Amino acid sequence: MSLVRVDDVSFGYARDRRILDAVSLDITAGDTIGLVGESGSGKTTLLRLLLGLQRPASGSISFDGTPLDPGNAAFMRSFRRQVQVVFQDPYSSLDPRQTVSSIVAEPLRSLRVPGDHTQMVADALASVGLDRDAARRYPHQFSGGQRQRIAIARAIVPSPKLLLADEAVSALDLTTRTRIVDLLRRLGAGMSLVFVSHDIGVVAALCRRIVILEKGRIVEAGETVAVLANPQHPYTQRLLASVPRLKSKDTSP
Ligand SMILES: Nc1ncnc2c1ncn2[C@@H]1O[C@H](COP(=O)(O)OP(=O)(O)OP(=O)(O)O)[C@@H](O)[C@H]1O
Repeated sequence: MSLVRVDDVSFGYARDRRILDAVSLDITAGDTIGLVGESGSGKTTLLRLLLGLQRPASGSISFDGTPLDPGNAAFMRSFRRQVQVVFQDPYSSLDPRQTVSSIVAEPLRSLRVPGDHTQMVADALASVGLDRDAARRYPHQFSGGQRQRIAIARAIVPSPKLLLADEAVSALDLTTRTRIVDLLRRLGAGMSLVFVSHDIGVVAALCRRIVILEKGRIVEAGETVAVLANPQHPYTQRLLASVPRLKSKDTSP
């Protein structure tokens, strides 16, 4: 069964301008999906709908078989725990006045997750490769790559079923980017992942499936290897033609 089902969803921030147009997408448990498209094609907007931050103008989104509905408070609380997000900028996404431990524990507090929060934070930091000492320090004491590890720890600490990543490695240098992609690949074993990126090389390294968005419409979707080897839609062909060199394991920009 689908973990998330996006069914014929359209959306616009203003009535007269459609940003997403008849988008349908199934995300199964453990799936890794790369969402690719030019700037302004609606990738972040689709993530906002998947997070329940925006509602479709038409169509529906369901999670574990239940439609997202702000009126269903108990379901939305559980949904907020199950779907977490990592944003692009590791410098602005972490509160500089809080210790790492407090930052990573934030979803546990706000979602009122039962259990030993100190232990859960330590486990999350360990799974992203940061030692226990990191918990007592502040974000400015870490590099960009380490900060993104902290942001990933914060996202995985409530054990979500779906992790959304919006250009989560774009701000990092190449070596750090490769390490974070490896980390996401490892963590992805227990979660579904939707990974927004301009970088088709990173998507090729990380995502089993790829979805190509053009002006709010899905123009092509399928197994990443198959789509990259034999793109059918002219827009996909143009996107791939603009990538100078692409090998299946290459994570360079
Ligand atoms: N809060 C908003 N209010 C009005 N329009 C918005 C808002 N957020 C985004 N848009 C518009 O929606 C369109 C899609 O934006 P979106 O951020 O989803 O694209 P994107 O594919 O993620 O782009 P990028 O790769 O540059 O991040 C753009 O034309 C943008 O100007």
